[in-house]
Amino acid sequence: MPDATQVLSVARLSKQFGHTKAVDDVSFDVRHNEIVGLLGPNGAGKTTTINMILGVLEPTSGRIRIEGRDVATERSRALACTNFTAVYAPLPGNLTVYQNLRFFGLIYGVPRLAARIDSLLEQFDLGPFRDTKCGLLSSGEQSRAQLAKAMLNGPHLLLLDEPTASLDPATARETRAKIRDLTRREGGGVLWTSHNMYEVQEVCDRVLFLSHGRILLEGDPKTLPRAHGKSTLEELFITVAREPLTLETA
Ligand SMILES: Nc1ncnc2c1ncn2[C@@H]1O[C@H](COP(=O)(O)OP(=O)(O)OP(=O)(O)O)[C@@H](O)[C@H]1O
Repeated sequence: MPDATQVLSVARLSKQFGHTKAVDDVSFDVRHNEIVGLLGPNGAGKTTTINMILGVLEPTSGRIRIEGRDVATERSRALACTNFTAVYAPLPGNLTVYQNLRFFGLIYGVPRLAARIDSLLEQFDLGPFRDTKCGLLSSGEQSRAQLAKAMLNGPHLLLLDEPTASLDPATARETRAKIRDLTRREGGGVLWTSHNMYEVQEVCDRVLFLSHGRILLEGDPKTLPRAHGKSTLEELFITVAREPLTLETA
């Protein structure tokens, strides 16, 4: 029976590309009202994991449930309450910000769409860019437009692949606060990847460290470093990335 507190449940998930095991027997969950950081060095398997959760990649084995619905067998119902942002999946550049939000809003069947778009344009300071083509926005403005699109359907599960990577420090801080706020207010769960350990410590309730497709560590980013004899999350991250076996056997 799925746990009602879990919005995402991943069980024994693996993905093999030829000889590469990109994701290797990974299990974890994300609860309502929780922001979980998915950390790991380049090539650790974070994006592959996210793409399997989004139903873009088919797992080699394992099961993914969103709100108790199996992504393999109840794909559209599972994904109706999900959304995501990723720099490698930009909004169509020949449509304006408004047209993009309207297009995706219609796809998601968002009720009272015009009012929802107005509210998101305001929340993400996109009013001045309403009629600007997305292809002409700066990378920071595009990130905000993507986040507005990701909030359209009031997702229960939000997958954010490096959502602040191209934002200046002030906008990144505001964006983190906004996402935290929306998560608390709307009660959804968030899976957040980032290479910025300061950000992770500030925003995540729990982190998972992936290395070579496997989860090596899991815990509260504020207490995890000390538990492993490190003073900062960054120091712990570097150790996990360089010497995963040391920690595995510690
Ligand atoms: N379509 C593919 N075909 C073959 N190998 C792939 C494919 N996609 C990913 N890989 C490999 O799977 C592994 C995990 O890649 P993935 O993109 O999930 O890592 P990541 O943790 O997101 O890395 P980064 O931090 O650099 O974005 C890497 O070794 C990568 O080369």
